[in-house]
Amino acid sequence: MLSRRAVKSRRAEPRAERPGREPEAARERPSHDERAGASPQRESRGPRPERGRGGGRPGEATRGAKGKPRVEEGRGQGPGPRGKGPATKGAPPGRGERGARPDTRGERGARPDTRGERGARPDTRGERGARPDTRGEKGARPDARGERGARPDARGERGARPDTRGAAARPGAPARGGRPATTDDLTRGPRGGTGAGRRTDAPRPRPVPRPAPEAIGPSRSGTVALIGRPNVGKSTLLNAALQQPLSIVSKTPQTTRDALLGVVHHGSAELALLDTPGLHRPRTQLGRVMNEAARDAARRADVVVFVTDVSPRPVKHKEDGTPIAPRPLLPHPGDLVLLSDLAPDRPVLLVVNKVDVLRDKRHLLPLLEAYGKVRNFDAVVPVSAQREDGITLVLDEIARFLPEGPFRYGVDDVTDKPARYFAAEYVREQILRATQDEVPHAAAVSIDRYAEPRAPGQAVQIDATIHVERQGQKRILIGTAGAMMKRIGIAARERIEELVGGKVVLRLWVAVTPDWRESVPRLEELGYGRARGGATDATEYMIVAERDAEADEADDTADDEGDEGDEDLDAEGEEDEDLDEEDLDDDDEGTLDEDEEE
Ligand SMILES: Nc1nc2c(ncn2[C@@H]2O[C@H](COP(=O)(O)OP(=O)(O)OP(=O)(O)O)[C@@H](O)[C@H]2O)c(=O)[nH]1
Repeated sequence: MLSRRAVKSRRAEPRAERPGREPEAARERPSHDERAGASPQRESRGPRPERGRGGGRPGEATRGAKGKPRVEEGRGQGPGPRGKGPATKGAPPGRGERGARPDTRGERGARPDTRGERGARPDTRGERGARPDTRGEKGARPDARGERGARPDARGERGARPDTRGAAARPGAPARGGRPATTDDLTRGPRGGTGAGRRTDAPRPRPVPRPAPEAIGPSRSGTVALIGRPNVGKSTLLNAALQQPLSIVSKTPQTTRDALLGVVHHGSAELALLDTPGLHRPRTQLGRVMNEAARDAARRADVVVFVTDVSPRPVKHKEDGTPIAPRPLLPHPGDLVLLSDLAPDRPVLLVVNKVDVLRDKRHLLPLLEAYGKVRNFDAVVPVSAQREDGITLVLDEIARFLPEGPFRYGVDDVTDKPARYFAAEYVREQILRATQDEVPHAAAVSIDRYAEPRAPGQAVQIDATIHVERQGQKRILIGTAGAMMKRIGIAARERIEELVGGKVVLRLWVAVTPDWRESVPRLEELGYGRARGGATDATEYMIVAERDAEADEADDTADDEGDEGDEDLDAEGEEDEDLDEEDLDDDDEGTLDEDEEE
């Protein structure tokens, strides 16, 4: 279980930008990999024993047997020859020095802060007062607000109320207010060891409080599935609710590939939010697995939050080139398909996202009315997840529909996934941002080694392989003289460092794994398609995490044939029977038009 406050257990030394973090915070603790010891996985991967200690040059790029550059972004620790194993396919066995490169870590200070894209977002909570008032829009929306009648307007209460999320609702629970918005794993749960070394006494920045309207009364707890088409902003919504960028976000549709839990304590309610892959018309086995993960989450959820957006359609032109006046906003045809698929027996809330792109907010009302005719939603909330506008109201609404019951997670718990899961995701996130066309969809990341520091001052050591399907994609990913890989590596490493709260050495390889998106065993090796998602109690999540560990070991049994491929990216024509409407987005459909976003 990734915890908000446990990050300190891995702090190896104080960082200038984080006063108050003490070196001893990183206690010696057997790392996950060390605990795994002579795990079959590591043994079977063959001759990689000295990887990371081979005296490689800082930040060096390497050239393998086939003359293809292999690039790592690390510090003075180079991999040895790599052995057999699925993650090593295409990775050259040897390591030829390309020449000493400057220590890329040293470049951190000078380079643009890629975190700024997500992490360093302005405190929009403070902006709330000044923002365009979506409440006004909300007042007019055709939802159940009128029926709620007796409920006091939570927004009116907001200003005066202290942050009582979680702690107040849970007797004996520690206050959450002063904890950093970062996460850590391996301190709880099956992967987490004992939690030894966790420090809670250092001063921490206080997150911006999110007042909750109903901090007294019976506690409520339940699972909430965020469902919708690709790219509507489900992950952004989860991150806004969590107040930290846990889930990866990009303009590329189908960024999210499996259900991701984010635990939010909101007043007297505990929301186990599940970000899910965007439902689409799949053309690959991966697409089917992703859709199933989303459906599974919806089936298990106590409350479904159906997310859509108000992205304007691209302006069309007549034959003579004159633009056709934009039609009024209407429900997306794909939404009609998806909504008809949702079980009628549970609360469904509609969240209309990206209202910030609407210059004229009057366009919103007809859209909300039109959605209201499609289904009798239990609530309708227009939001801008990116600006964190309307998020509190979404949480309020969800909380109302959760069943009464005790909390199932600690107030510091964030998610059930281990840090290595996020290490892979954050590498993939940078690929999504740095590349385009077919590469983002054809890329997957596996973590070959995740070793925690053994002593203060040491870094978490991560070896990861990026799998693509074709040689051409591999070339794109590596870039000229490894420039692309270096860029991806630096940005991903920084993101992971934020997550673990300490130094990270990240080494990346690129492997061609033909047709991995069509192969069930390959998908499982890469972590897709295993049981995950919308479990309804914490125990089940623990079991899922154990399954992860077993699956890591099972990786060893995967065959290692073929290191190159030149297959076509998409197997055309095959469509999911349940979602074969033309109106749904396809796999690999193009990215959001830049014009659609401000
Ligand atoms: N303008 C604007 N853009 C947003 C908002 N929320 C999300 N986006 C952008 O929309 C794109 C998709 O966001 P995601 O959160 O990845 O969407 P998703 O629904 O999780 O996407 P999938 O992973 O494809 O299912 C990103 O470029 C976001 O920055 C918003 O409130 N306003």
